[in-house]
Amino acid sequence: MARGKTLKILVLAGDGIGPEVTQQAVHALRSVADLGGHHFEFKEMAIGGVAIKKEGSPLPSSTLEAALDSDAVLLGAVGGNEFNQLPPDRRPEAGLLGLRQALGGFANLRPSFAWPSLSSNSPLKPEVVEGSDILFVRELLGGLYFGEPRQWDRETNSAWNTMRYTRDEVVRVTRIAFELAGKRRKKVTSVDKANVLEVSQLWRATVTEVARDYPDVALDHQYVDACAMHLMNTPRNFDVVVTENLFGDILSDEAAVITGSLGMLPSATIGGAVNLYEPVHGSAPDIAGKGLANPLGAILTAAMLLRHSGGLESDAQAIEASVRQVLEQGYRTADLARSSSPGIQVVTTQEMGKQVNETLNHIIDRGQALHAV
Ligand SMILES: NC(=O)c1ccc[n+]([C@@H]2O[C@H](COP(=O)([O-])OP(=O)(O)OC[C@H]3O[C@@H](n4cnc5c(N)ncnc54)[C@H](O)[C@@H]3O)[C@@H](O)[C@H]2O)c1
Ligand SMILES: CC(C)[C@H](C(=O)O)[C@@H](O)C(=O)O
Ligand SMILES: [Mg+2]
Repeated sequence: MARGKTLKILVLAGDGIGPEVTQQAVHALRSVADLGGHHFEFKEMAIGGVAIKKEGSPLPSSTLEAALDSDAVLLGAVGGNEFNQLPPDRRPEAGLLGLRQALGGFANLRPSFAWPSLSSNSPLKPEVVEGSDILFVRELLGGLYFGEPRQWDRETNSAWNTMRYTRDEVVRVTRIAFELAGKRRKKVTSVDKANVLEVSQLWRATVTEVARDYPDVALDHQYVDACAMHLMNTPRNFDVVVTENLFGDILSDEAAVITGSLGMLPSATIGGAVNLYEPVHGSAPDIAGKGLANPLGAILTAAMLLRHSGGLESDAQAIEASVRQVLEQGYRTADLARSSSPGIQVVTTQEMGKQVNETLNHIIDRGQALHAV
């Protein structure tokens, strides 16, 4: 077990609930550092709406430099209603996309895990969700998000974006998906729209070719529309799902239904110069500043940071085990408190973070690195 790890972590809390949930993730990381004898150096900078207001840009050059100079970037969320009228390239979201591009991580890992104590939280039947454990590998630097040309031509009242992938872009993300599937249940589902899109035909042909290098991993292909339905009907049939940028964005939010809340989902983006860690959810303006946000997605994101940037697997598992225990003890933020069953205690963002932290302290103190997920 690696001990005494040094990590420079850039914290970009961002907008809306970003700062509230990120604060709890940082608490968890500080506990891991204190108890495990690690040295984590935290620096905070601005991104998104808060950076537009402070520095006139959603991605100030100082933030970008600090990100490239760090070992890992932990981001909360960006975006807010007051920016909705701005063109895409000047919105808070443009800062996030610019950061992703500059860091170069192309494989966005989005696990969606049915936590046993939350199976009655999902609107799906418990017998459908129980045991689901899906890892989405979302391609993050291609497709409609970055393809050129893109424009809204007001003269002709028309607008266009470009979905473009090269073979190499598909190969590299597919390899990550197969490598990870090899360590899990050895099944990759590739999701595309090859019945309509040339890009998807290239995607499918490339994934099929790469799969030959991984004979012990099964591959199947699904069209994205059917996949959206299968995810809700038979989530247990999925292991690793690899897909392009926009499909992955949509399907991973859909998969939040399996866990019971979007606030439960973490993510890690790997493969670039510096890994980027962000919960899957956004800035949630509807609940910002009210102590209602679920910090567990951000806290589980901190666990992914320890795993993928720190090589600190047992510390990552200690965080995951703490989340599991706190949920088993009945603590719920409002998004998870659908039923007021006995034993359920509704808590604020801060209280939830505190419960996880206290449990984490016990677990690490006792050297109990329980395998949580
Ligand atoms: N990574 C990011 O920074 C990121 C991701 C997604 C959306 N966004 C941005 O966030 C803004 C709001 O977008 P949206 O409302 O469509 O999506 P959202 O993810 O912010 O919220 C969708 C719904 O889920 C709820 N929710 C989200 N996170 C939650 C949490 N941690 N705890 C409890 N409930 C939670 C919200 O209250 C809302 O009802 C937009 O500007 C969007 O572009 C940013
Ligand atoms: C805010 C937006 C640019 C982002 C995306 O679409 O990638 C978000 O929805 C996400 O899922 O991380
Ligand atoms: Mg999204």
